[in-house]
Amino acid sequence: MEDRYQREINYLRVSVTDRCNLRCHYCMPPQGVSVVPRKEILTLEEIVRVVQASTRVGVKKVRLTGGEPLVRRGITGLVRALAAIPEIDDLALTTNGILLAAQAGQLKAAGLRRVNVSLDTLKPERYSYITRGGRLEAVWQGIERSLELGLHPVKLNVVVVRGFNDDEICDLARLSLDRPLHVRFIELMPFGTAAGVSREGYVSTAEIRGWIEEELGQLQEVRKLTGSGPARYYRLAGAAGTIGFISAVSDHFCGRCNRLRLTATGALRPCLFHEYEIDLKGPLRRGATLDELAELVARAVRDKPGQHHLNQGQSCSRKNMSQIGG
Ligand SMILES: Nc1nc2c(ncn2[C@@H]2O[C@H](COP(=O)(O)OP(=O)(O)OP(=O)(O)O)[C@@H](O)[C@H]2O)c(=O)[nH]1
Ligand SMILES: C[S@@+](CC[C@H](N)C(=O)[O-])C[C@H]1O[C@@H](n2cnc3c(N)ncnc32)[C@H](O)[C@@H]1O
Ligand code: SF4
Ligand code: SF4
Repeated sequence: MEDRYQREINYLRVSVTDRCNLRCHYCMPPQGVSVVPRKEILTLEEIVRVVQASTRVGVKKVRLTGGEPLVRRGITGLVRALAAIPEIDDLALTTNGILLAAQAGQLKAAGLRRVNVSLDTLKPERYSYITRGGRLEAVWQGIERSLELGLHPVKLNVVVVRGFNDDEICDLARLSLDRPLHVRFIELMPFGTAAGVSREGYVSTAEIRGWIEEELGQLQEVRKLTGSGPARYYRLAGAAGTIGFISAVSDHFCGRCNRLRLTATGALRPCLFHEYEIDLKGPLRRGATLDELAELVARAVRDKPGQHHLNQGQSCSRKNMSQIGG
């Protein structure tokens, strides 16, 4: 369905949990965010119902995220149920990769098409620092397993933070040379916990791209790579994979935004940077029909804001990515 800015909204990002097994500095405070009581979180059946309803207003692509989606019990069953909805033609997952090696086989068998894995550094001690305790080796095992299983395209998400991983940009970009890995550099966004870090830590796409081209040569634009998100893709000469840029701050992609978010607590959020949400959990638990739920999804599409205004002084989102469904 089209919104009032003539954007086709066909992508639903579903946060299946607000919990996480890591505590990345730019995403969560050390103690984690306050844990929502379990009964406030949508059940897997409720999530399936919302996705079914959203297909009635044109949703075709679903991404499971969080928090960390692989800590949610029953995630494989959820994937199986969503893969069985005929209107859904792309079912993907964004994960920190820690539990991926163990679960990738069953997820693939259940119908998961592909994975995006977050990886900000190639140095084990640094990884442990930024994630407050994560083990890089486990993430690599997850990436290798995903490649073996053909969860293609396997994309890597690198949030670039000045003074933390800006010295590794070219090494990370080189990962795209020999294998079909799609390395995406993401501009740091000023969310709750990241609001402080983002002032000094933010690096623009232009700067990142400059470093890569200076050391590794010209990037050629790639027209199409499976996906529904905001990245623009390029290739280094002769590379098996690609390099992508997600320029959320410097060159926002709101004009081609195609998505809604479903938070773990059952709210539909039309825009990442606007606090406005429509509650679906109440109606779900009062027995709303699929048509009634679809009407609420349509309202979220109609009410979708045109863009964020971070560059014109819009204040940061008070919530963290993990709470909204990053
Ligand atoms: N500002 C903004 N940033 C977004 C939005 N959606 C995704 N992002 C950013 O893009 C990053 C990568 O998102 P992913 O979860 O990997 O998914 P994607 O890039 O949409 O997925 P595909 O292109 O379908 O592979 C997120 O971590 C955010 O930093 C959005 O709606 N607005
Ligand atoms: C919130 S996480 C949820 C899924 C999973 N836990 C993971 O880390 O991939 C989704 C993505 O959001 C990104 N992210 C978190 N905080 C961010 C911020 N302040 N700016 C830009 N990206 C951010 C993460 O790096 C990750 O790639
Ligand atoms: S970025 Fe992902 S892995 Fe890191 S704390 Fe946030 S939700 Fe957890
Ligand atoms: S900031 Fe809002 S309108 Fe812009 S791309 Fe993100 S969700 Fe879409």
